[in-house]
Amino acid sequence: MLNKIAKTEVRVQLFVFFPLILIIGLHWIAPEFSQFLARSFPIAVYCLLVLTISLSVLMRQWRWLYSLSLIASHYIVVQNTLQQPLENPQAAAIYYFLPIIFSVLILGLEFIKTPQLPTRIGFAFLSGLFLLPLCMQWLGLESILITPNTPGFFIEPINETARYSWFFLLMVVTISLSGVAFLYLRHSNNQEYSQFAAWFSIMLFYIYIEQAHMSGWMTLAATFCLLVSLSGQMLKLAYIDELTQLPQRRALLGHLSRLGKRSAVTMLDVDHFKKFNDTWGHDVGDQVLKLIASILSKTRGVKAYRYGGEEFTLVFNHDDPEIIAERLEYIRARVANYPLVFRQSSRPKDHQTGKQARGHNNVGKILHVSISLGCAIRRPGEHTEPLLKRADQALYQAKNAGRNQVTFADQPLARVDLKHTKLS
Ligand SMILES: Nc1nc2c(ncn2[C@@H]2O[C@H](COP(=O)(O)OP(=O)(O)OP(=O)(O)O)[C@@H](O)[C@H]2O)c(=O)[nH]1
Repeated sequence: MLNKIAKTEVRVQLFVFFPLILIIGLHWIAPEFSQFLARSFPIAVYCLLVLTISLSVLMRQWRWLYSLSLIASHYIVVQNTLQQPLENPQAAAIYYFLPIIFSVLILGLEFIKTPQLPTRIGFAFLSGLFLLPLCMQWLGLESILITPNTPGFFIEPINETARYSWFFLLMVVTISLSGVAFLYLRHSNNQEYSQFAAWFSIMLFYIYIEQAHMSGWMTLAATFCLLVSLSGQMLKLAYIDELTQLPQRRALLGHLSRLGKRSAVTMLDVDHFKKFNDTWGHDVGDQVLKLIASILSKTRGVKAYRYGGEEFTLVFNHDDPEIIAERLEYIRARVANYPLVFRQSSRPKDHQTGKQARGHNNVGKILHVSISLGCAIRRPGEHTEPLLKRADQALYQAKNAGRNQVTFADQPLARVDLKHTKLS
């Protein structure tokens, strides 16, 4: 069963469908206006494709580039072959088989590990993706694919106005349902959701092909869906720390610039982390940072950031010393009491350290780490720089006083010892 957090993430990711919903809404509410906008097709569609492709290249987001090039080549084929009555055998062949090839390719991208660029294999993969839909046009498919032996149900239209066959409709419904289930259960990311939204938009084009400018609108929707998730990815790269998934220093500076009058800042540092890394390996050290980040993000009433290295910054939007002290002691004790189990898979990669850790049959051994915290409560009119500096000095005091403790700036050392307290 999915927990509450996962469900919230899924809801946020559904946001990538927004452009598609917006375009459908525009068609419905203001058909004349959408007809007016459609006069800019196909130039507007190509422009958006080029812009989004350029962004994905600049940001080195190859998964987006692969999906976008597929959408671009699909649009080129549609422009070249489907702007004529479907009675034309070549148009009919493209109409029946292009959506199948497109579905296999774009949804296949969700399952495979795509190659990096710029590499030879990456370029080959990209060219293959771009050329495959175009090959359908060049091959003269009507003679190859539609023969007297082709099963009738496969290609026969439902009726005069709806050109899609029952088979096609069944395929769209089946893939949609399994796609949603797949994305939901796998806790997929924004990119995978937007890829699915792009596929869904293109399938809508095939269902409503009789409507004017449908290929332009749905390609526009597909590209916008990917653009939304690409923008989300850009924000994530700029503000979220890859290892801990906490906001990083740039986000902290943004928060500090709009810090309220009543607030407090805490610097947190892992104790003897160098020694810990040297003994148990960098990978285990990374697990410790992840654990601390997870404890911090689950603690109510505090906003946590990864300041850099093994340092974190916590921001309180109030200056009640008792509540702050209670929260910080809770975090300190939670980390100190957390039993980390040393596993073989996470043993040090470095030979010497690895030998040391394995040599004493350490697998299954319970490890503990501790943290020191220095807190500064904002003075009236105090700028953020001196505030951070005072928090840093308080942290320094905590380290000097023996570590594994919380210290407040400008106050005599007051420490609540929770070492033996059992916390849930
Ligand atoms: N595993 C891991 N280690 C990191 C990361 N960032 C920084 N470190 C390590 O953190 C250690 C910090 O060590 P120091 O600043 O010397 O301090 P310390 O050993 O924690 O000692 P005290 O702070 O005085 O208790 C260094 O060995 C860094 O390599 C990271 O992302 N992952």
